[in-house]
Amino acid sequence: QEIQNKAGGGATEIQKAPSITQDQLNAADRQGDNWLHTAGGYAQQRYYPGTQINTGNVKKLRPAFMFQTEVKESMETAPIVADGIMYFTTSYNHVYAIDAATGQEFWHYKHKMGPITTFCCGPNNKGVAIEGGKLFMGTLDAKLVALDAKTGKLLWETEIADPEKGYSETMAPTVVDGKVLIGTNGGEYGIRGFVKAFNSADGKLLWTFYTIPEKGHEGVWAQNDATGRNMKRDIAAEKAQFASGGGNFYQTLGGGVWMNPAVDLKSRTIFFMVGNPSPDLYGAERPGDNLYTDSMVAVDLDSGAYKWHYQYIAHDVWDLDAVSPAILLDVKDENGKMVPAVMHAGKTGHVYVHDRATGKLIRFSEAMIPQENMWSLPTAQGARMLPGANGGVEWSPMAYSPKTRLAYALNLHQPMTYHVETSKYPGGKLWLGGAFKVIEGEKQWGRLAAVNVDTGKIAWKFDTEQPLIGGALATAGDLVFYGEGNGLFRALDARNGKLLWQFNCGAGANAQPVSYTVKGKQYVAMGCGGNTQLDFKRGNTMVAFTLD
Ligand SMILES: O=C(O)c1cc(C(=O)O)c2c(n1)C(=O)C(=O)c1cc(C(=O)O)[nH]c1-2
Ligand SMILES: [Ca+2]
Repeated sequence: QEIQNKAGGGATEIQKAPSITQDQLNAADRQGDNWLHTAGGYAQQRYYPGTQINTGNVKKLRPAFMFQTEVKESMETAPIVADGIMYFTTSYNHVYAIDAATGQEFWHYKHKMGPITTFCCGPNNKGVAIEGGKLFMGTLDAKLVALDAKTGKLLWETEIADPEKGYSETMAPTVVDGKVLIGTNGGEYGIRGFVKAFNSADGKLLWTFYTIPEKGHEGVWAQNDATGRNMKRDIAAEKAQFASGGGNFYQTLGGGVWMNPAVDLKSRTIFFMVGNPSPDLYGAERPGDNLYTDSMVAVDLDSGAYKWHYQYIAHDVWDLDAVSPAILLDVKDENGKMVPAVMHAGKTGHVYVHDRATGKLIRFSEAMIPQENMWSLPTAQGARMLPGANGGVEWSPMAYSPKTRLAYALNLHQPMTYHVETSKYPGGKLWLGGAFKVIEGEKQWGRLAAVNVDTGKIAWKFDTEQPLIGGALATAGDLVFYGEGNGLFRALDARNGKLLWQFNCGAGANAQPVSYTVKGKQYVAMGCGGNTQLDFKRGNTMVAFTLD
């Protein structure tokens, strides 16, 4: 471990460390000073309740500071802000603590990376969690580290899983009631996915929920997807194969969980998305529904016990992870009654709204982007199907405004062909069982879709030149902030999608915007470092904006 303190000439220390209580974490999304969770609150709405920056004055938004990190690589981080201090991460697990109003650096932590890191889509990290005076981060070599928020010193470190077997961390953890919750990526490496809870005091493991049950992962042999379309499975052949070989491949069936869970404190339930089965495109040796891959899953916060699951795509052979994080909200059900719900935006291009207690699908939205040839099975030569393997909606967290009752989803349109090849488990190495390939010469583009959560109808669309990847932020000032790969960071009118403001950050604005207030002034911050998966221009800057 290495601590650096080189704040432009003189060392500046944090005078008073934040000491964030559980009450503050519980109420984080109802106050405007701090931004304490990467997704704003346990409901993960990415909704900022302050109105100082609004549709009337957003055109006067100007940079307050631009902070440049040492790491010029893909940036997906969602900063958190506690008592005027911003904490954020970069690729390769650096953490920075800076003054959230001035950009002055306090400290810089570099994780001492082990020799083995496996990650499919860039050396990314999506941020830290805070509790008391401690920060928590997952690393590319599958460790969980706890840092002192005042000094950046390492307090403890524990292994989440074996990196040699393809386990790795790109997600931010979530902390609640002394438990650090974290899943794993590795759906492209033949892992067995999980969510684990660690004691925030000492890093001891409290419970593990495996996303692949040892028995029963063959499921109900679903013929249709969540929207009722036939997935062209040869179920008789799958059943015969299951009968002869058994289901003993659960250890390598994938099902990563690589974005934060939502937490319902009342029912003490967490809701998370489970990614694709392994190998991605070659399904012949993993007969069955491959539960709980491509699903939303609800488990008990205190014990990790299973409550329910809902699978969108059984026996996926297109790498269509369920990943964009679950959001808690209330919606009108089929009878017009307001009920507690949980929603997810799929790589399929639909927003799915569920009953929070049972998982029952209340509705799914209109398709937000073009769909074609669903569900064409991959072939050796390549079968065209839209959306491509990045979505629809990638990991990109939606924002939801309880004022407009719209969910804001960043979509990609990336025509691809899906190719399959026979492939044996390579032991912790990349294991796709084929390839998905962008079709040369076909136009790619992006779309921010605003979906009415009570009807599933698209209220408005805002189309962009490039496919969209990164987070959205909605505010009570009726603004939606999001970024593009060309560097444009933009604010739209949340009610109608009108473009109100933009700033070119000079590198891909593909991280996750946040908002906060220091000394009475509201800021909006966005990491601009591009994206590896879509090869958007790399940079190394955290930009914060405020009104003059
Ligand atoms: O199944 C997995 O475990 C997993 C992990 C990740 C990741 O952690 O970056 C991605 C994917 N899958 C994936 O399918 C994908 O399209 C993707 C894009 C990105 C990115 O950072 O932009 N990560 C990932
Ligand atoms: Ca995946």
